[in-house]
Amino acid sequence: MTSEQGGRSSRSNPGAGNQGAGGTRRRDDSGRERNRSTGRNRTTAAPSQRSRAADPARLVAFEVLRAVSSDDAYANLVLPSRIRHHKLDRRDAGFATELAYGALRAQGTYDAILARCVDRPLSELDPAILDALRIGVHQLVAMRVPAHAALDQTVGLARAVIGAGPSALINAVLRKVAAKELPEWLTELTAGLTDEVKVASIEHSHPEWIVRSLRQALVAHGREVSEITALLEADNSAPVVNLVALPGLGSLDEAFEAGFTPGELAVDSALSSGGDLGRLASVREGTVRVQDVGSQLVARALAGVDISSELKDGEERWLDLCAGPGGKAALLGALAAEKGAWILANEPTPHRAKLVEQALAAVPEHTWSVRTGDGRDVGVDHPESFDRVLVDAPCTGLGALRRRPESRWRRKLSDVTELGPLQRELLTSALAAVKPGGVVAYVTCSPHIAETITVVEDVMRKRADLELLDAGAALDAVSLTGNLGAGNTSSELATNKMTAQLWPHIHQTDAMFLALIRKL
Ligand SMILES: C[S@@+](CC[C@H](N)C(=O)[O-])C[C@H]1O[C@@H](n2cnc3c(N)ncnc32)[C@H](O)[C@@H]1O
Repeated sequence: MTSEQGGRSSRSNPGAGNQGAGGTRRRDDSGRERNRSTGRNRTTAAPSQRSRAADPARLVAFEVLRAVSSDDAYANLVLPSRIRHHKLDRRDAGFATELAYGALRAQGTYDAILARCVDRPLSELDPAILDALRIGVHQLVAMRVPAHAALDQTVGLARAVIGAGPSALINAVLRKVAAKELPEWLTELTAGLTDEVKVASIEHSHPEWIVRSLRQALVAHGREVSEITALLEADNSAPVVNLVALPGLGSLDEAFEAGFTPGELAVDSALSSGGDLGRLASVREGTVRVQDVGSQLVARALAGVDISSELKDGEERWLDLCAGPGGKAALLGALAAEKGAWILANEPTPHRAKLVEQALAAVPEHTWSVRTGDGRDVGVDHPESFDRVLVDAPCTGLGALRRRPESRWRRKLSDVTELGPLQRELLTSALAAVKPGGVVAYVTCSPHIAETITVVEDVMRKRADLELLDAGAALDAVSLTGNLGAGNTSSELATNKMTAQLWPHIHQTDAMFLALIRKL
């Protein structure tokens, strides 16, 4: 909640998570920041007298929303190129980022508000008009943009890029939206609802099936279902940038000089909520990499786990079965190099396999090799060949919603079902490729139990030569705190007890799942 809205309700704002530069100060009609304290003025000018030009920062946000809704684009890929194209300065880039990401994340809530203000189903609106409205709503309810500026600038944008007719409609609708504050809207939208999932879905802008899945995952991992609010809020906030210095190869000194702070969970990690990464030579060289701390921890847990003593003679062979684009492969490669081990990084998609090679470029060449192929064949092609195997399985990514503002609306429950057979086949292939006594780490950046515990249970149920290691303890052993609480010891189910789940609202990481399976 912004201070402009202070003193109103403390109900969280689903779109207010990513406060860029423009989100922390007032901006005037032209999109420039001002420190002057203005009230929540309603515009008095008629639409025809208002701005006819599109403010570049709002135009960028609008173009991002259009690319996402009409071309299935990824916001995090489109945004930087639109910012460059329109030559936004740092401040306007911050405003555009906040506007685009905020409007995308909070789309569920905003569409529910808009549905009350438009005299026809939203599906009958021109999609460009709907995107302009979403941008307008975000400014009105989640940013410190005075109402008159939000209205004037959004109508100006619509007039410039859609046309005069729609701009009148947009003006009329946004005036209705502006008549109430967000808490009033939420109260109105949830009045009479008794289903907690529906209420959370509206208040925190997540599809109902995702709210249901996350509640189920919390409970399966022995956590309180009441944590769902904190988890959904964490999904709606912008993640800080996490760095890792590749062990033996990189140093964080330069990052610390640039304002990064030491990470509290993983060794050789650093955090920052801002800063220009491009300025860091170590990042350009690839010896320091951007990587979520959860990903760092699961890779380190696999590298650190004790394997049986017969395997310890000679060089260990490691396998990263689903390596693209190579984040964990780079960290594992550096750890392998330190331990005198060698790693094969496998990825079926040629352009992603190239990214894996680039990620590994900073690691001594004799330590790694990249295979471009289907991971399901590796178990047959290389039976009982590896000491440690990572299966970072293709998944729905429901644990990384903070990073991908549009993905919650794009993902479907059917994706979970569709990915299930592939996840099982990849884990089965990994178990064929690992040597007896060796360990397979099954990892997902989704906490959905159909992608995590159920996959592990299904694959293990069919065989007697596998045992689960304590993944929570393995994470603790490589963490700086030694007490992450990611293990599920309070769970009543045996499989759940031995697996581990990191959470954005507790660990400030992506919701990474880890199971460690030893082949006997
Ligand atoms: C979650 S991502 C892996 C992320 C990677 N480990 C990292 O840290 O950068 C899953 C990867 O699995 C790959 N994949 C999809 N189908 C696969 C298959 N049949 N065999 C192996 N990998 C596959 C995808 O292309 C994707 O790059």
